Amino acid sequence: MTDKQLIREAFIAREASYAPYSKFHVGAALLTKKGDIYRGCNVEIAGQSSSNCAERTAFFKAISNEEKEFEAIVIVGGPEGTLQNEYDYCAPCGVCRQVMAEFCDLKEFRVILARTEEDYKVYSLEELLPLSFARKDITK
Ligand SMILES: O=c1ccn([C@H]2C[C@H](O)[C@@H](CO)O2)c(=O)[nH]1
Ligand SMILES: [Zn+2]
Repeated sequence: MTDKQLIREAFIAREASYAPYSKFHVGAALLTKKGDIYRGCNVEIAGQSSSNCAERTAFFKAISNEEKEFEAIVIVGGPEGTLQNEYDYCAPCGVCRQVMAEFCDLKEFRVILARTEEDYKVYSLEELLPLSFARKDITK
């Protein structure tokens, strides 16, 4: 699985975005260590606190399927109607970073923010969530 293929999956995931309130459409593609891909989109609910980000949708689908080991996630997002490369990199919110820290290795897990299949940036989870509080701090 190449980064490029995973980015393509994230753009497909974005097509399912349900975002009637923000009209900001996000897609994520989560790659497991086994090589499976879980797609996720953002889902908005009128009572806004019930909404879910694309990244968490992908993680919760994977966890529900008994997946426990993750390699990377691609995130793509932008206002409805925008195509690849018309919008900036879409970074994960704080809640999603915390969810990633629950299930992923801080140094090894790759978070890929893509604008197109060629234009993307790669971060470690540690870079995005420094000084984290996670499982490791509770279960020594
Ligand atoms: O990384 C991000 C950033 C935002 N959103 C969603 C949440 C909300 O539905 C919309 C606007 O914030 O975009 C995501 O799914 N992932
Ligand atoms: Zn989020």
